[in-house]
Amino acid sequence: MSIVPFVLSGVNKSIVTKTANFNLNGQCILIKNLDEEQINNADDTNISYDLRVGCEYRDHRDLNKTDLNEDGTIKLLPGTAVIIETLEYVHFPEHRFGQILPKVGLLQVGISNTTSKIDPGYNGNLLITVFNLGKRTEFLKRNQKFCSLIVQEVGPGVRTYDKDPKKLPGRSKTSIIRNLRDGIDSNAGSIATGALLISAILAAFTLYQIITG
Ligand SMILES: O=c1ccn([C@H]2C[C@H](O)[C@@H](COP(=O)(O)OP(=O)(O)OP(=O)(O)O)O2)c(=O)[nH]1
Repeated sequence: MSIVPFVLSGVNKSIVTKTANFNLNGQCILIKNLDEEQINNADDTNISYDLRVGCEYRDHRDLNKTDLNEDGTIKLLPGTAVIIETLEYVHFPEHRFGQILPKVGLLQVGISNTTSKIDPGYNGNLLITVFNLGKRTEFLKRNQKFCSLIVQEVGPGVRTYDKDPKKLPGRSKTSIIRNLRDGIDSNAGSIATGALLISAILAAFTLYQIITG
């Protein structure tokens, strides 16, 4: 099984960007919202393509998704995870299989996704789970490259993925609630210390009252 480079034209063409040019039995993946600059940049390898942060995500602590506007950011507190919808929309033909890998630059600041796969036939945006495994709060911006896609050839006898694409559930939640909860989570240590201090003061006061009758 060999890796398929990302090529937009010529005999080795492997990507199309319009639904009308896609063929489920063909050799080309459909990628809508493609960042052509990445592929045409002669200084960069075309063996992988970096997927970018799209317009919605869901914090693991929430039931509902959050919208991201054009200059929006995702705040990743240490130890938390978010599910991010990719800006790119993909349709994989029968004989192509994808793998999603982390980016080294983000790993260096503690941000990682685990390896996952895209089945032949999958048709939709991708939902990628990203973890902040580091000790510092990190941010991901809308349109930022945050994980890498590689594509492999698939042999004969394949059965395609015919289910609905992955979608983030629910209505978008307000940023006020999100900011409040982030504040509580990131100050959890101080809040616990404060509570302990108040308990100690109350205990000392009760003891004083008992002693002094
Ligand atoms: O990080 C990922 C990996 C995969 N997919 C898409 C493409 C893949 O073809 C499809 C199914 O992936 P998988 O088989 O891992 O999902 P599952 O949880 O087993 O669900 P199901 O197969 O029932 O959809 O989900 C994503 O959106 N994000």
